[in-house]
Amino acid sequence: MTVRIGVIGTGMIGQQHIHRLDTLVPGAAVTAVTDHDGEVAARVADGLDHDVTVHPDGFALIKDPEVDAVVVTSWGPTHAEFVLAAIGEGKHVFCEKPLATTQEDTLRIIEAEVAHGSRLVQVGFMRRYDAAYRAMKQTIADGAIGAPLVFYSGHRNPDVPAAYTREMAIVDTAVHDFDVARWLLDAEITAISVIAPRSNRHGLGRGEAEDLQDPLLMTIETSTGAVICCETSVNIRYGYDIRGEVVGEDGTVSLADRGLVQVRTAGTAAVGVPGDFASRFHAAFDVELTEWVAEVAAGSPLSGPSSWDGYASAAVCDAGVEALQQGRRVSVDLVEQPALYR
Ligand SMILES: NC(=O)C1=CN([C@@H]2O[C@H](COP(=O)(O)OP(=O)(O)OC[C@H]3O[C@@H](n4cnc5c(N)ncnc54)[C@H](O)[C@@H]3O)[C@@H](O)[C@H]2O)C=CC1
Ligand SMILES: O=C1[C@@H](O)[C@H](O)[C@@H](O)[C@H](O)[C@H]1O
Repeated sequence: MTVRIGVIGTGMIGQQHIHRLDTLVPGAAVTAVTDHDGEVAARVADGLDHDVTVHPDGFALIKDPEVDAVVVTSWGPTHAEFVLAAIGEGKHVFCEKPLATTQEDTLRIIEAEVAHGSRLVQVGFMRRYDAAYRAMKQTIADGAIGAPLVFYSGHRNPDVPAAYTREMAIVDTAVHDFDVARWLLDAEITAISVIAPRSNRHGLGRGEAEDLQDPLLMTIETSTGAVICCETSVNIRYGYDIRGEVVGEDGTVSLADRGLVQVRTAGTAAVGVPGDFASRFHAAFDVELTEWVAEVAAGSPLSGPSSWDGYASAAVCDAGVEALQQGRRVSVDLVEQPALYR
């Protein structure tokens, strides 16, 4: 069976996902698109080698009988309404991060999905599909390093757009580290503290855009007692560098450097660093959408990041923003987890 997919939001990542769904993912076909900017949606549709319906808005796309499942790649604040509408139609929905920009909206989504009675929502936390993170999780599960004690997570972007605000280092960037830490350590996050070292000059004097506090260092406590130490550096210029090391009782496991080769010359050994998220995680995105489409097609239970994961990460983001603004440790208190997500 081919899963006919409608994509809401044909901007940067929307176009990347349309390309992979249409050309790489077995059993998927993009049959409908929409964008707030109708011209962009029409252009993207024209670029495909088959007919695609261009809808006036996301709600019309969700109701389209030629759409079996929905991909949401519009701006974060619009995600919740589309996810809720898809659940209302009983359709699967893959939503890029964040699931919603408020905890209240993530809870509304959980309530709607629980009322539906089975999982329909998957959140785009693609690191769970990255081969290196998967090998790291397997190493921990095999007991090779003993019980995990500390997870160092470094999230470095070469630069960020003018629209990037101070809080986005937490809600837009570190949200990936929160999710992957919960998944790797099989734990919930219980508290967060944030400190801002001296600021990188590249985050200051950005014209109309506000000054950034960059980098940020976060100390994050978890339900197992393991502690996460997360660094975001979003103006580091040298590349898109994702660092990760879990320290266990008997050893450590870390993400290896990414280059295909290492060059040794003139007294140095050098390895390439990716330039952006798309080159670092392209394979993870491919696997993420391939597994999602396969599960939707088979009607089997979804195994990817759930609405609960979207809610838990949103709760950590809220606590992190409060910790940054108030300069104190803030606890994360989650609601009781519904049975659907256990
Ligand atoms: N998993 C990851 O590593 C990444 C995830 N993202 C997430 O993907 C989402 C989109 O990000 P980008 O593609 O970078 O943004 P973008 O600005 O390039 O594209 C978003 C598109 O959504 C459209 N849009 C906005 N509101 C809409 C609405 N109500 N209905 C229909 N279309 C609407 C915009 O016109 C725009 O074309 C964000 O939530 C972002 O956080 C983005 C980059 C990487
Ligand atoms: O999700 C992403 C972007 O939205 C975000 O702005 C970047 O900081 C992340 O590295 C990227 O993975």
